[in-house]
Amino acid sequence: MIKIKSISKTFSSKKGKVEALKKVSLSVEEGEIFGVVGYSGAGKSTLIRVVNRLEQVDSGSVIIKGDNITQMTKHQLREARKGIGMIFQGFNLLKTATVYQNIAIPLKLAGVPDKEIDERVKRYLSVVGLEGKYDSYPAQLSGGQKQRVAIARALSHEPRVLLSDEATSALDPETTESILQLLLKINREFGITILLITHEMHVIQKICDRVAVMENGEIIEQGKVVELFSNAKELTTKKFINSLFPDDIPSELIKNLRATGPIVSLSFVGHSTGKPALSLASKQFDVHSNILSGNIVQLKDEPYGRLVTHLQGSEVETAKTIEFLRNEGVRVEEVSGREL
Ligand SMILES: Nc1ncnc2c1ncn2[C@@H]1O[C@H](COP(=O)(O)OP(=O)(O)OP(=O)(O)O)[C@@H](O)[C@H]1O
Repeated sequence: MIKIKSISKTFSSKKGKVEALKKVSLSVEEGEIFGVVGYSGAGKSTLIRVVNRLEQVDSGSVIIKGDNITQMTKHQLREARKGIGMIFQGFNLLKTATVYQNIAIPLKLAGVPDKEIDERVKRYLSVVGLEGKYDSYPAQLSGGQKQRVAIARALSHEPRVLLSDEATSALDPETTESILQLLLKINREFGITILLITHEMHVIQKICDRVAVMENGEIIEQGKVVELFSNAKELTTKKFINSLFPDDIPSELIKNLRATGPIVSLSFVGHSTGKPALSLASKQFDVHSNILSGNIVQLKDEPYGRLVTHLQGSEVETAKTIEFLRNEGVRVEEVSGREL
């Protein structure tokens, strides 16, 4: 659906040159929600802005449904952009226009007939749950309601693709949750492909099918969300995932416990989250487990859980326990205090 092929972009400023994107490639499949996560300055905004050519690339190409966006004339680009909606952290609403007009005006400019404009405004305001707000002005709305208007405006052009530039970053956790659920609904009901950028791992956790992690203008790791959660290779990816599993086990305690057996991190995916594997292991082997921290989060399609536990017992018995857990579908990693 979206193919980003080896794009590079360098900015020149007084302080010198910044390579914002270094030969970045990724491919978003039709109907999926693809998230790009990274810390500030990683290049995420630049990446999403080259997709609809708000930013020109120095080299490489962006192909959407077979059309090369990077090589289009202005007229072709205008047409192509009709199929690409975008929402922003700052909502970008017209302050002096009502909610209704915020959606109607861009439709009018796009040449949509008046009768259809009215139908679409009402239809998409209903999709985002703002039927009663036609005559309100943006200043009279909460942040979440403003983002809903922006989403309705994007949907009113009936795009195939929605680009989301930190759409929930200015919102409180509860409102964030409701906007994420709305994006999920849009994806499922209208089949719209979503490419989003975020610095918040829980956005990836909640709604994304696949994820790419960016650092210093490069994609350092990418894959299915569930696979990255259970098998991250890069330190930055691990840090993002660990942010969802906070624990502050005192290092002195870890040091003391490790003298009597390993401390292991157990990851459970999907059906294995429901199994009492650890208590079964404790019954079967001469090992006592002492849970130090634990949490289960809901990924888009399945739960993922993580437990950090101390296995107290002999080397032979703890090794048997670890093998048993692995056979039960649990991912087991021995951790040192530093990693925690
Ligand atoms: N117009 C510009 N002129 C000069 N440098 C820029 C410009 N836009 C971005 N950069 C630089 O390019 C790098 C990547 O910026 P970008 O905004 O894409 O990162 P980001 O991951 O989206 O971070 P943030 O979340 O803070 O926006 C940064 O070093 C930034 O300072």
